[in-house]
Amino acid sequence: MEKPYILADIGEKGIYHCFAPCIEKHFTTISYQNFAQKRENLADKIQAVFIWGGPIIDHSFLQSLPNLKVVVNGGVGVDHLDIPLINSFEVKVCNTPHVVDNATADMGMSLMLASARKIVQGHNFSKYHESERLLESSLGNDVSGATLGIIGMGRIGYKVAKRAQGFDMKILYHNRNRRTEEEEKVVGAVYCEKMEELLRKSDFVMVVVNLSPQTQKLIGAKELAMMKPSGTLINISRGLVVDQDALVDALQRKIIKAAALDVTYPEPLPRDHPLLSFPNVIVLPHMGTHTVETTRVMVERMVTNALAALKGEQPPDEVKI
Ligand SMILES: O=CC(=O)O
Repeated sequence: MEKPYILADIGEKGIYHCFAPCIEKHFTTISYQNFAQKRENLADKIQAVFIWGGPIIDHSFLQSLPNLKVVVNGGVGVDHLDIPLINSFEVKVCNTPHVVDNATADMGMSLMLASARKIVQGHNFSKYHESERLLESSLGNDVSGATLGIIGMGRIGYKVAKRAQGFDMKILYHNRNRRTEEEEKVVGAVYCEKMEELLRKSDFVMVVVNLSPQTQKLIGAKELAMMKPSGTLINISRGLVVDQDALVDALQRKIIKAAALDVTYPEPLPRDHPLLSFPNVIVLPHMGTHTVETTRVMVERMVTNALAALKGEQPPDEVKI
Protein backbone atom coordinates (compact mmCIF):
# COMPACT_ATOMS: atom_id res chain seq x y z
CA MET A 1 0.00 0.00 0.00
CA GLU A 2 1.26 3.48 -0.83
CA LYS A 3 2.36 5.41 2.21
CA PRO A 4 0.47 8.66 2.88
CA TYR A 5 2.21 11.79 1.64
CA ILE A 6 3.32 14.43 4.09
CA LEU A 7 5.06 17.74 3.67
CA ALA A 8 8.07 17.94 5.99
CA ASP A 9 11.42 19.67 5.77
CA ILE A 10 13.81 17.23 7.32
CA GLY A 11 16.64 18.88 5.43
CA GLU A 12 19.93 17.47 4.26
CA LYS A 13 21.88 18.41 7.33
CA GLY A 14 19.26 19.69 9.72
CA ILE A 15 18.75 18.15 13.13
CA TYR A 16 15.56 16.44 11.99
CA HIS A 17 17.38 14.67 9.21
CA CYS A 18 18.80 12.14 11.73
CA PHE A 19 15.24 11.07 12.44
CA ALA A 20 14.09 10.82 8.84
CA PRO A 21 13.84 7.00 8.95
CA CYS A 22 11.31 7.20 11.78
CA ILE A 23 9.14 9.46 9.60
CA GLU A 24 9.78 7.72 6.31
CA LYS A 25 8.80 4.34 7.76
CA HIS A 26 5.22 5.58 7.74
CA PHE A 27 5.07 8.41 5.23
CA THR A 28 6.26 9.50 1.83
CA THR A 29 8.02 12.70 2.76
CA ILE A 30 8.08 15.70 0.44
CA SER A 31 10.27 18.70 1.22
CA TYR A 32 8.86 22.20 0.81
CA GLN A 33 11.31 22.81 -2.00
CA ASN A 34 10.23 19.71 -3.94
CA PHE A 35 6.65 20.61 -3.28
CA ALA A 36 7.12 24.11 -4.68
CA GLN A 37 8.55 22.59 -7.88
CA LYS A 38 5.90 19.89 -8.37
CA ARG A 39 2.91 21.49 -6.77
CA GLU A 40 0.39 20.35 -9.43
CA ASN A 41 1.33 16.67 -9.04
CA LEU A 42 1.52 16.63 -5.29
CA ALA A 43 -1.04 19.06 -3.89
CA ASP A 44 -3.88 16.50 -3.88
CA LYS A 45 -1.76 13.87 -2.20
CA ILE A 46 -0.51 15.74 0.86
CA GLN A 47 -2.41 14.73 3.99
CA ALA A 48 -0.22 16.07 6.77
CA VAL A 49 2.34 18.82 7.29
CA PHE A 50 5.14 18.53 9.83
CA ILE A 51 6.50 21.89 10.91
CA TRP A 52 9.37 23.10 12.98
CA GLY A 53 8.87 26.86 13.00
CA GLY A 54 8.03 27.28 9.27
CA PRO A 55 6.47 27.45 6.77
CA ILE A 56 3.73 29.99 7.36
CA ILE A 57 0.42 28.17 7.28
CA ASP A 58 -1.89 30.81 5.86
CA HIS A 59 -5.11 30.86 3.89
CA SER A 60 -3.50 30.28 0.50
CA PHE A 61 -1.31 27.46 1.83
CA LEU A 62 -4.36 25.71 3.29
CA GLN A 63 -6.37 26.29 0.16
CA SER A 64 -3.62 24.71 -1.94
CA LEU A 65 -3.82 21.38 -0.06
CA PRO A 66 -7.37 20.07 -0.47
CA ASN A 67 -6.73 16.74 1.31
CA LEU A 68 -4.78 18.08 4.24
CA LYS A 69 -5.98 16.59 7.54
CA VAL A 70 -3.45 17.67 10.11
CA VAL A 71 -0.68 20.15 10.84
CA VAL A 72 1.76 18.65 13.34
CA ASN A 73 4.04 21.06 15.17
CA GLY A 74 7.37 19.85 16.53
CA GLY A 75 7.49 21.45 19.96
CA VAL A 76 4.96 22.81 22.36
CA GLY A 77 4.55 26.48 21.38
CA VAL A 78 1.93 27.05 18.70
CA ASP A 79 1.95 30.85 18.79
CA HIS A 80 3.00 30.87 15.12
CA LEU A 81 -0.14 29.01 14.07
CA ASP A 82 -3.57 30.49 13.41
CA ILE A 83 -5.50 27.58 14.88
CA PRO A 84 -9.04 28.86 14.16
CA LEU A 85 -8.06 29.43 10.52
CA ILE A 86 -6.50 25.96 10.21
CA ASN A 87 -9.50 24.33 11.92
CA SER A 88 -11.84 26.20 9.57
CA PHE A 89 -10.36 24.03 6.77
CA GLU A 90 -11.27 20.93 8.84
CA VAL A 91 -7.59 20.46 9.52
CA LYS A 92 -6.46 19.49 13.02
CA VAL A 93 -3.45 20.98 14.80
CA CYS A 94 -1.22 18.88 17.05
CA ASN A 95 1.89 19.72 19.04
CA THR A 96 4.25 17.72 21.24
CA PRO A 97 3.78 18.84 24.82
CA HIS A 98 5.51 17.11 27.78
CA VAL A 99 8.35 15.68 25.70
CA VAL A 100 10.19 19.03 25.53
CA ASP A 101 9.89 19.94 29.21
CA ASN A 102 13.12 18.47 30.57
CA ALA A 103 15.34 19.68 27.74
CA THR A 104 13.90 23.20 27.94
CA ALA A 105 14.25 23.35 31.72
CA ASP A 106 17.83 22.11 31.37
CA MET A 107 18.49 24.91 28.90
CA GLY A 108 17.14 27.46 31.38
CA MET A 109 19.54 26.16 34.00
CA SER A 110 22.41 26.06 31.48
CA LEU A 111 21.86 29.69 30.54
CA MET A 112 21.63 30.78 34.17
CA LEU A 113 24.82 28.94 35.10
CA ALA A 114 26.68 29.99 31.96
CA SER A 115 25.78 33.63 32.53
CA ALA A 116 26.50 33.63 36.25
CA ARG A 117 29.81 31.79 35.85
CA LYS A 118 30.89 33.55 32.65
CA ILE A 119 31.32 30.34 30.74
CA VAL A 120 31.34 32.02 27.33
CA GLN A 121 33.97 34.59 28.34
CA GLY A 122 36.13 31.82 29.82
CA HIS A 123 35.81 29.77 26.66
CA ASN A 124 36.67 32.76 24.48
CA PHE A 125 39.69 33.50 26.62
CA SER A 126 40.94 29.92 26.36
CA LYS A 127 40.39 29.87 22.63
CA TYR A 128 41.39 33.37 21.54
CA HIS A 129 43.31 34.76 24.53
CA GLU A 130 41.16 37.76 23.77
CA SER A 131 41.31 39.44 27.15
CA GLU A 132 44.42 40.10 29.20
CA ARG A 133 42.24 40.64 32.20
CA LEU A 134 40.63 37.26 32.44
CA LEU A 135 40.72 37.04 36.19
CA GLU A 136 38.70 40.17 36.63
CA SER A 137 36.29 39.39 33.84
CA SER A 138 35.89 35.78 34.95
CA LEU A 139 34.63 36.74 38.37
CA GLY A 140 31.06 35.50 38.31
CA ASN A 141 28.32 35.13 40.86
CA ASP A 142 27.05 32.25 42.95
CA VAL A 143 23.95 30.55 41.72
CA SER A 144 23.79 28.43 44.85
CA GLY A 145 21.84 30.29 47.48
CA ALA A 146 20.74 33.06 45.09
CA THR A 147 17.10 33.93 44.43
CA LEU A 148 15.50 32.71 41.23
CA GLY A 149 12.22 34.27 40.08
CA ILE A 150 10.30 32.10 37.63
CA ILE A 151 7.70 33.89 35.54
CA GLY A 152 5.33 31.23 34.23
CA MET A 153 4.98 28.15 36.42
CA GLY A 154 3.61 25.66 33.90
CA ARG A 155 5.23 22.29 33.33
CA ILE A 156 8.58 23.74 32.24
CA GLY A 157 8.67 26.41 34.95
CA TYR A 158 7.99 23.73 37.55
CA LYS A 159 10.84 21.59 36.22
CA VAL A 160 13.13 24.61 36.43
CA ALA A 161 12.08 25.05 40.08
CA LYS A 162 12.88 21.40 40.81
CA ARG A 163 16.34 21.79 39.36
CA ALA A 164 16.94 25.11 41.16
CA GLN A 165 16.00 23.45 44.44
CA GLY A 166 19.02 21.20 43.94
CA PHE A 167 21.16 24.34 43.85
CA ASP A 168 19.71 25.53 47.17
CA MET A 169 18.20 28.53 45.44
CA LYS A 170 15.40 30.57 46.94
CA ILE A 171 12.58 30.21 44.46
CA LEU A 172 9.88 32.76 43.76
CA TYR A 173 7.28 32.37 41.07
CA HIS A 174 4.57 34.36 39.39
CA ASN A 175 1.84 32.67 37.41
CA ARG A 176 -1.74 33.30 36.34
CA ASN A 177 -2.82 30.44 38.58
CA ARG A 178 -1.22 29.68 41.88
CA ARG A 179 0.09 26.14 42.29
CA THR A 180 -1.31 24.02 45.11
CA GLU A 181 0.38 24.28 48.51
CA GLU A 182 1.60 20.72 48.08
CA GLU A 183 3.21 21.52 44.71
CA GLU A 184 4.80 24.66 46.13
CA LYS A 185 6.19 22.66 49.05
CA VAL A 186 7.67 19.95 46.83
CA VAL A 187 9.94 22.45 45.06
CA GLY A 188 10.11 25.05 47.85
CA ALA A 189 8.63 27.79 45.66
CA VAL A 190 7.00 30.93 47.04
CA TYR A 191 4.17 32.54 45.08
CA CYS A 192 4.33 36.25 44.24
CA GLU A 193 0.90 37.46 43.27
CA LYS A 194 2.47 40.57 41.83
CA MET A 195 5.23 40.15 39.26
CA GLU A 196 6.78 43.35 40.63
CA GLU A 197 7.62 41.64 43.91
CA LEU A 198 9.38 38.83 42.08
CA LEU A 199 11.30 41.26 39.85
CA ARG A 200 12.48 43.33 42.81
CA LYS A 201 13.66 40.37 44.87
CA SER A 202 15.24 38.03 42.31
CA ASP A 203 18.89 37.71 41.36
CA PHE A 204 17.90 35.71 38.29
CA VAL A 205 14.59 36.22 36.53
CA MET A 206 13.66 33.37 34.21
CA VAL A 207 10.82 33.85 31.72
CA VAL A 208 8.95 30.64 30.89
CA VAL A 209 5.49 31.84 29.78
CA ASN A 210 3.72 30.96 26.54
CA LEU A 211 3.54 33.74 23.98
CA SER A 212 0.03 35.19 23.77
CA PRO A 213 -1.41 38.68 23.28
CA GLN A 214 -1.29 39.00 27.09
CA THR A 215 2.37 38.06 27.38
CA GLN A 216 3.76 39.93 24.37
CA LYS A 217 6.33 42.43 25.72
CA LEU A 218 5.51 41.29 29.24
CA ILE A 219 9.04 42.34 30.17
CA GLY A 220 9.53 45.94 29.05
CA ALA A 221 11.33 49.03 30.30
CA LYS A 222 9.16 49.28 33.42
CA GLU A 223 9.73 45.67 34.43
CA LEU A 224 13.47 45.80 33.72
CA ALA A 225 13.71 48.90 35.89
CA MET A 226 12.19 46.91 38.76
CA MET A 227 14.95 44.30 38.60
CA LYS A 228 18.05 44.53 40.76
CA PRO A 229 21.02 46.23 39.03
CA SER A 230 22.83 42.95 39.78
CA GLY A 231 19.98 40.95 38.20
CA THR A 232 20.13 38.66 35.17
CA LEU A 233 17.26 38.09 32.77
CA ILE A 234 16.96 34.64 31.23
CA ASN A 235 14.42 33.98 28.49
CA ILE A 236 13.54 30.44 27.39
CA SER A 237 9.98 31.23 26.27
CA ARG A 238 9.57 33.34 23.13
CA GLY A 239 11.54 36.35 21.99
CA LEU A 240 8.48 38.56 21.74
CA VAL A 241 7.79 38.20 25.47
CA VAL A 242 10.69 40.60 26.08
CA ASP A 243 10.81 44.07 24.58
CA GLN A 244 14.23 43.76 22.96
CA ASP A 245 14.78 47.51 22.50
CA ALA A 246 14.04 48.05 26.17
CA LEU A 247 16.45 45.24 27.03
CA VAL A 248 19.24 46.78 24.96
CA ASP A 249 18.61 50.11 26.67
CA ALA A 250 18.59 48.50 30.14
CA LEU A 251 21.89 46.77 29.44
CA GLN A 252 23.47 49.91 28.01
CA ARG A 253 22.42 51.91 31.05
CA LYS A 254 23.40 49.09 33.44
CA ILE A 255 19.86 48.87 34.80
CA ILE A 256 20.38 45.11 34.89
CA LYS A 257 23.62 43.18 34.92
CA ALA A 258 23.23 40.53 32.23
CA ALA A 259 20.90 38.58 30.00
CA ALA A 260 20.87 35.05 28.61
CA LEU A 261 18.43 34.40 25.80
CA ASP A 262 17.54 31.21 23.99
CA VAL A 263 14.90 33.11 22.05
CA THR A 264 14.87 36.46 20.27
CA TYR A 265 13.12 38.15 17.41
CA PRO A 266 14.05 37.46 14.72
CA GLU A 267 15.86 34.14 15.11
CA PRO A 268 18.72 34.21 14.57
CA LEU A 269 19.44 37.88 15.24
CA PRO A 270 21.17 39.82 12.45
CA ARG A 271 24.92 39.90 13.04
CA ASP A 272 24.95 43.61 13.76
CA HIS A 273 22.18 43.46 16.37
CA PRO A 274 23.19 45.42 19.49
CA LEU A 275 22.37 42.47 21.76
CA LEU A 276 25.26 40.58 20.20
CA SER A 277 27.74 43.29 21.17
CA PHE A 278 27.48 42.92 24.95
CA PRO A 279 30.01 40.66 26.68
CA ASN A 280 27.42 40.07 29.40
CA VAL A 281 24.72 38.76 27.05
CA ILE A 282 24.44 35.19 25.82
CA VAL A 283 22.28 34.66 22.74
CA LEU A 284 21.33 31.25 21.38
CA PRO A 285 19.38 30.55 18.19
CA HIS A 286 16.37 28.91 19.95
CA MET A 287 17.76 25.50 20.76
CA GLY A 288 16.06 24.78 24.08
CA THR A 289 14.66 21.44 22.92
CA HIS A 290 17.61 20.40 20.78
CA THR A 291 18.86 17.19 22.27
CA VAL A 292 19.09 13.89 20.44
CA GLU A 293 16.87 12.19 22.99
CA THR A 294 14.17 14.87 23.08
CA THR A 295 14.13 15.33 19.33
CA ARG A 296 13.77 11.58 18.80
CA VAL A 297 10.78 11.40 21.13
CA MET A 298 9.36 14.58 19.59
CA VAL A 299 9.52 13.13 16.09
CA GLU A 300 7.98 9.83 17.26
CA ARG A 301 5.20 11.77 18.90
CA MET A 302 4.62 13.77 15.70
CA VAL A 303 4.32 10.50 13.77
CA THR A 304 1.84 9.08 16.32
CA ASN A 305 -0.30 12.21 16.08
CA ALA A 306 -0.27 12.26 12.30
CA LEU A 307 -1.10 8.56 11.98
CA ALA A 308 -4.05 8.96 14.34
CA ALA A 309 -5.38 11.98 12.46
CA LEU A 310 -5.07 10.23 9.10
CA LYS A 311 -6.96 7.22 10.44
CA GLY A 312 -9.74 9.54 11.56
CA GLU A 313 -8.91 8.88 15.23
CA GLN A 314 -8.41 11.46 17.95
CA PRO A 315 -4.72 12.45 17.93
CA PRO A 316 -3.32 12.37 21.48
CA ASP A 317 -1.97 15.93 21.30
CA GLU A 318 -4.57 17.84 19.36
CA VAL A 319 -4.43 21.52 20.30
CA LYS A 320 -7.86 22.87 20.93
CA ILE A 321 -8.65 26.45 21.71
O1 LIG B 1 10.36 26.29 21.58
C1 LIG B 1 10.12 25.14 21.73
C2 LIG B 1 8.81 24.59 21.81
O2 LIG B 1 7.84 25.34 21.57
O3 LIG B 1 8.68 23.41 22.11
